[in-house]
Amino acid sequence: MSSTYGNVYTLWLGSTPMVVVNGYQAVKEVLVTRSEDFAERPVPIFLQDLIHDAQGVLFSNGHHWKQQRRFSLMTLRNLGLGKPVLEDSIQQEAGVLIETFARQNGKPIDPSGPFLAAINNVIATMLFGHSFSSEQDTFQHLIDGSKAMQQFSGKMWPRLYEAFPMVMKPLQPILQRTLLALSHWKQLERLVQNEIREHQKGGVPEEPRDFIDSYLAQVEKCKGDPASTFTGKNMVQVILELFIAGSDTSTVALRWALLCMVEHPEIQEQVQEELDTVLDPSHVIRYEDRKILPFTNAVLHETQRFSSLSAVGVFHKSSKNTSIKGMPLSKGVMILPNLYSVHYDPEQWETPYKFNPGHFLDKDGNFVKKDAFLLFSAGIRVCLGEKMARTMLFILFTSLMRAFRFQLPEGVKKINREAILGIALTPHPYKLCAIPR
Ligand code: HEM
Repeated sequence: MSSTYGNVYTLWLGSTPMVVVNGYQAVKEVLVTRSEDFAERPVPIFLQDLIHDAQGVLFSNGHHWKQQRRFSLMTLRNLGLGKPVLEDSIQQEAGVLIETFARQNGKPIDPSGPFLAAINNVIATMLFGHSFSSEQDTFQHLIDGSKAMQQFSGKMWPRLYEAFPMVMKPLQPILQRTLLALSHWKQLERLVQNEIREHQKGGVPEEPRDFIDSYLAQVEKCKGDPASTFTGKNMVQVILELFIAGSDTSTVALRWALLCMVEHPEIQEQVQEELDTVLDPSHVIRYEDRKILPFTNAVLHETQRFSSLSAVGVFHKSSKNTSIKGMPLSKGVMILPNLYSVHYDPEQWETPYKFNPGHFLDKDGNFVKKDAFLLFSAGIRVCLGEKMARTMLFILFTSLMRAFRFQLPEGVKKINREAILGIALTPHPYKLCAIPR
C-alpha cells in the first residue's frame, strides 16, 4: 500500500481512522524523534471494561503508566543485573531443553512446546522466584493461556469491534466472556493471586527475591500516598501482562531462529564452528559472550530481522496535536508504526528479502548494531522485557547450537515459510531432528 499511498496513510476501520506509518525514517520520527507525542496507547474497546481499575502497563497511559513502567523496568533490571537469577534460570532451562531433544534420539520433534515451557519457566522464576514442573496443573494453565492469547489475537472479531463499536456493543458481554475463557484469564489470575498469598505468608524479606517481593514492598512503602498506583489489583495485572507480552513472543523468536538454521545448514555450520573455536567445551554460556561471538550474534539478529515477528508493532496514539513527515495530525488518533516495513526497508538493508547475517557484520567480521533493527520497537514505549528477551534468546539459541546439529526430518525437503498473523508473526508448526554433535 505504501507504494501507492506513500509512507504515511490513513486506513478507516469503519468510522475509526488509523494512521499507518511505514519505512525507517517515518517510523523513527514517530517512535524516537517525537516519542513523547506518540507515547500513548489506545485501549481496545472490548478491553475497556475489563481493565478499568487495574490498568497495568501495556494499556495504561499518563501518570499510571509512568509509575508502573518505571517500577517494573527497574525491578526486572535489579533482579537480573549483577545477580545470577536470570542467567542461572536460563541456563537451567537450556539444560532441560537439551535433555528433551536428546531423549528423541534424532527423531522428529516439534520444538514449540519445549520452547514455551522453557521461556515460561524463566519468566516465572523472575516473577515468582521459582519454576514449575511440566506435570503441574498450574503450569498447564500458563502454557494454555500463552497459546490462547496468540490464537485470539488472530481472530476477526476484535477488529470488527474497533471498526463498528456501535453495532458490536450489544455483544460486548459475550465477547468479553469468550476472551476470558479463551485466555484462561481467570485461572492465570488465580495462579498469580496464590503466588502472592504464598509470598505474604513469609512477610516482606529484607532483600527481594523476585518481582512479587519487590511489588509487595512497594505497596507497603507507598501506603498513604494519594498519587500511588501500587495496589494489589495492579500487581496482578502487571504480572499477567509480563507473562502475556513475554512468553509467546520469545518462544516464537526461538522457533524462527531454528527454522532459519535448518533452512541454511551452511550458516548453522559456521555458527557451530565459531562456538567450538571460541568457547571451551566446559564453558557455561553467558549473555556477555555475545561480544566474543560476533558471527553467532549477527545470525541470531538476522533470524529476528528476517522473521520480523513483532509484525506491524503495537498501536500507539497521538497524545497532542502534532504531525508526521509534515502532515498535521490531531490528538487522540490511532497510529500503527509498521515495524515489519522497517525490517524490509531497502534503504536500510543491503538484501532485505534475503537471509543475510552480513547485515549485522562489518567487513572485518565485527558485530554492528543497526538502528533500523526494531524488533522491540524503540523510544519511551520500547519493549519493557527487551533485556530479558535478548538474554534468553542468546543463551538458549547458542546452547542448542552447541549441543545439536538441527536438520529437517528425512523426506521433508521444504518448510512452510509463510507466517501466521497473530500478536506475533508465527511460523506454521514444523518438526526438526536434533542430532547430537
Ligand atoms: C522476542 C521477544 C519480544 C518481542 C519481539 C517483544 C516486542 C515488543 C514490542 C514490539 C512492544 C511494543 C512497543 C511499543 O509500543 O512501541 C513490546 C511491549 C512490551 N513488552 Fe515486549 N517483546 C518481547 C519480549 C518481552 C518480554 C520477555 C517481556 C517481559 C517479561 C515483555 C514485556 C513487554 C511489555 C510489558 C510491553 C509494554 C510496554 C509499554 O506499554 O510501556 N516483552 N514488546
